Amino acid sequence: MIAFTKGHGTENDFVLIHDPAGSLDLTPALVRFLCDRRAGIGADGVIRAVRAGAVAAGEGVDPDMWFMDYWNADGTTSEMCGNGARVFAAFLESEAGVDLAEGLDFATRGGPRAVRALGDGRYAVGMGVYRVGDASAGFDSEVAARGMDPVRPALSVDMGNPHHVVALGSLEELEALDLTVAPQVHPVPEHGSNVEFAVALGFDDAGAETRGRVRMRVHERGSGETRSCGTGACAVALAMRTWAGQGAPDVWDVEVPGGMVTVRITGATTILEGPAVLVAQGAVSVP
Ligand SMILES: N[C@@H](CCC[C@H](N)C(=O)O)C(=O)O
Repeated sequence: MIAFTKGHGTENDFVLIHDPAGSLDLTPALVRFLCDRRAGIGADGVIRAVRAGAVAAGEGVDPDMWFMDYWNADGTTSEMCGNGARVFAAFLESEAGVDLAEGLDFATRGGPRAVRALGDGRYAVGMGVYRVGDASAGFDSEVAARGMDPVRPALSVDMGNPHHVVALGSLEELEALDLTVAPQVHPVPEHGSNVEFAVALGFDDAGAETRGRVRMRVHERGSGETRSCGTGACAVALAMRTWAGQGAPDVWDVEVPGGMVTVRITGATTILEGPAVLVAQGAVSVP
């Protein structure tokens, strides 16, 4: 039997496993079973909380550090998961008694990250250094998707994991997309990509800071369409700011099908803010 917790961040859902010593043999087949919505528990991905020293967490990583061992539903791994990082934090608070008010540095396949509780069921994740692709022409690639005609220009954004962002002109276009089929990216990314489709909703300068607002949908590498993607929200905010040009806001409220997250662009990095909810605990027997 494997003890698990089920949680989500803006309805991007995960099976979480507390395995500090790394004693579980977490295989692609086991991940696919756990994520199966009919035969297993059901989730967009699996997150194992394991000490860095118990796995190959990378050169020079403090072995006592927590490692967020993230897996997509299809049994592949990813460098980083933004929504997952918030849920991972809530899980460590509840399962391992970690105090998140002071913040926690943790390890991922994409490098070190930091997370802090904001105190209202929300968490802020330091998402690491981003890299926006060649934006000299505004775009550096193309995306084709079912329900979207014709092929559209896209901008690549590296959030530790790969993204391509497409701007659409209306919410009707966004809703018309059929993301049950994976979008095609050209040139074909070597390691695949997460693809975001976004519609700018305008600026809000009523408060102390000007904020941009945008709505997105995403097709995730390894998981299909999900109801939210934290790294994707950061990629969308960065693409929107790039396209909006000089004077564009650094703070973006990003509407996703599962709720809303906020992205703060702070120089070379971003901070992702949003909720994390733990919904169930149990034990699963593996067939
Ligand atoms: N949903 C995640 C991203 C998960 C990884 C992604 N599918 C990939 O393969 O890179 C997020 O919230 O960032």
